[in-house]
Amino acid sequence: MALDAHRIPEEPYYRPVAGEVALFEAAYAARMPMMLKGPTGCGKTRFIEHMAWRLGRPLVTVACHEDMTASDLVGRFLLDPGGTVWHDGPLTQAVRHGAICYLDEIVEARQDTTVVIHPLTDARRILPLEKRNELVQAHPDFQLVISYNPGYQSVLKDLKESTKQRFAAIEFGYPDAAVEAEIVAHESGVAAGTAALLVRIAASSRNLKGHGLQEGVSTRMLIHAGRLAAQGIALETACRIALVLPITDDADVRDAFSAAVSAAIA
Ligand SMILES: Nc1ncnc2c1ncn2[C@@H]1O[C@H](COP(=O)(O)OP(=O)(O)OP(=O)(O)O)[C@@H](O)[C@H]1O
Repeated sequence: MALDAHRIPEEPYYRPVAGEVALFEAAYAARMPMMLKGPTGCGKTRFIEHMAWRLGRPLVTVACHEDMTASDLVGRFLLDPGGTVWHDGPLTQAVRHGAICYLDEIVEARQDTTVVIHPLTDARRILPLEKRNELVQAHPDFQLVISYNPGYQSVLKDLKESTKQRFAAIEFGYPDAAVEAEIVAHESGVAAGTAALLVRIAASSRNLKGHGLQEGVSTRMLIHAGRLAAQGIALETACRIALVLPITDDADVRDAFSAAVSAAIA
């Protein structure tokens, strides 16, 4: 069956934070285009994997980047021994076969690429394949989902207003300390007490956001630190490798953050 490789066989672990599962189910029932907003590493990708599994839909994920063209999304003619043959791109496959299509970091794509999704996100639900002279009517189960990190936006790199306004949004952030510790413990294998300590360290880095740090330490980084600790690396070293060094190149900020880590662990 088409898109079998995109089916998610087992339940991806996802710890709901604030009713987002029910919200997304309602949005899917209405086939509403959705935007997942939030900082890096806070669970957006894991959430959509979980939801695709829960809804029994294949998931087609595209990591957007600035060299991406509309053809990378919709498809192109390629030369093969029999002549030129059309190959559907990932978006077209999802539209034809009723998958959830997740465009990760859509803001990275050029605006002229982004507009190909417009006719899919209004009542028409069609995808024009201009080069092939075909209008693809979306499968009834198709849904478009994009992710968007508002922290990175600049005047030059932002979604067009006409794109933004086609989506409803669910906001993601760092969960409450107890919930985040539960996630870190589950994903890294450290004990509950260590996970709670890592989350306290993250809180101190999140206070440095805007004072030298562009973003605070993400849940993903805490899981990295936890995994090193679970392998027997001393917690302070694990934090240095997984949290302090990757997040900043500024020596002063690094020292301040290292001091906060040492104080928390002492
Ligand atoms: N609520 C949650 N339930 C389960 N795991 C979570 C949750 N939040 C974060 N995680 C963990 O954090 C990791 C990073 O999350 P994820 O990859 O989904 O981030 P993201 O928001 O998609 O980041 P990016 O914007 O950089 O792609 C996941 O692999 C998962 O282990």
